[in-house]
Order: sequence, then C-alpha cells, then structure tokens
Amino acid sequence: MMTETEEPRRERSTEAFFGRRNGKTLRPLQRSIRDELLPLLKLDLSQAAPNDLRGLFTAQVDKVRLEIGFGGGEHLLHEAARFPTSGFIGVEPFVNSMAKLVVDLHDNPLQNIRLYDDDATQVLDWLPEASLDGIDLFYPDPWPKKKHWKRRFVSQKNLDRFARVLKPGSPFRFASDIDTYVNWALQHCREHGDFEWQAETSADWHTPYEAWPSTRYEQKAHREGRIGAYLTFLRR
Ligand SMILES: C[S@@+](CC[C@H](N)C(=O)[O-])C[C@H]1O[C@@H](n2cnc3c(N)ncnc32)[C@H](O)[C@@H]1O
Repeated sequence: MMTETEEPRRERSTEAFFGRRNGKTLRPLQRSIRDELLPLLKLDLSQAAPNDLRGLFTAQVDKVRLEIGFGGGEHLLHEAARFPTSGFIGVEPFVNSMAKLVVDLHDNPLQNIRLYDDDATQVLDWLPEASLDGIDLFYPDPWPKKKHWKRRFVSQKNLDRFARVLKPGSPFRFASDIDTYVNWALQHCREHGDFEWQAETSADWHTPYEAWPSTRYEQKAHREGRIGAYLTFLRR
C-alpha cells in the first residue's frame, strides 16, 4: 500500500520511457515547492496545443525549443537564461530531477520555461506540425547492451516525430559518450532521410556546442574517461 508521500513507481509508462522514475524521497520543502509550482509550469496535454506555441510562455518569445531528458537541468537553465526571447519546453520523467529544476526555478524565476514530467513522446505527439525551432537530446539513456538497443530514444519512429514537429532547417542536437549510440544516431538519421548531419570534419564530433555548460551526466562520463560526441542534424 502506498503512503501519502510516496510517488507511484513505474518502470515503463509508455513506449519510449523505460527508466526509473523515482530516487530518494523528496525533502518536505522540495516537495511542497514542486507541488505548488509544477502544476503552473506543466503543459496540459488534455487541452489541444495552441497553433502558435509562443502563447505558452509568459515571456514574449519568438522561438520555441524542446529539451528531452534534461536531468539536472544544467543546460536547460543555462540556455533559458542565455536566450530570454526563446521559449523552452523541458521534459523529464525522473521525479527527483524535475523537483530539483522546479526548486531552481523557484529560487531564480524564468518566464520562458514550461515543463512536462513524463515521456517526451507524449509531448511530441501533442505538438503541432512544424512548431519547434530545435530539439536537444543530450546523453539519452545509453542502453549499451545490444539486446536493449531497441529501447534507445533515437528510433525511426521518434525521428518521424522529430521531423513532424521541427520547422524546416531547425536543428536536432544529440550528444552521447557511448560510441555505439553515436553510430546508431548517425545511421538512423541517415536512413531516415529528413535529417542532414552538419559536420565539416570528424573533429567536429568532439567540439561542444557554442557556450556549452556541460551536464551532470557528461561530467561523470569525463571522470570515467569517456568523451562526448556532439552531433547536429538539420531538418531538411
Ligand atoms: C543519462 S540521463 C542524461 C540527463 C541529462 N541530459 C544530462 O546530460 O545530464 C537521461 C535522462 O533522460 C530521461 N529520459 C529517459 N527516457 C525519457 C523519455 N522517454 N522522455 C523524456 N526523458 C527521458 C531520464 O529520466 C534521464 O534523466
């Protein structure tokens, strides 16, 4: 039986989410801030998406970008502060990561962030066609064992979703420290046909994005001796 303070445990909620949703029990203050603020920031997928996504934000924005699986939120917060006239949708199903981000936003409010705390495929299917100016997927769960590769977020089905919601010419940015996932992403994007890889030379793989703040997962990879590859694909 669940107590009042427990979160529902799910290993797999929908087709593309296979990870853990819960870690340590939230501290009472963290929980109360999350409970107060997340409902205000969370996208309501039970309502039709607005045709013009800019209306989702209190800030006046001229672009809208999506970050899938923001983890500690280092990049999402950094980009949202760097581009106050862009709106950012951040998706993260891991309860503790979402609570951390909501507390960060409580302490340092930004008017150009909206959130969603479940599987990003739900948001992708909700968004109107050609409505996004960029999708970031940094260090997605690697699923290194071959028998689990089919769980990887990059798949033909999810690339179809990306292709539907991205405006032509907009970037899908991907980073990973797992060689087989980097090759997997390159191969899937090549086979898909709607994405063009932007790289002048193979050295570009290891050149971080402009003003890259790094992320918690990347720092751990570096400590363990793995370096990231940064790939940018443009929606044709
Ligand atoms: C390895 S972590 C990387 C986090 C962060 N991007 C970083 O670089 O530190 C992958 C994140 O993706 C999230 N995730 C996994 N499946 C997801 C899905 N279907 N939709 C959205 N996020 C997902 C996980 O909860 C996890 O926080």
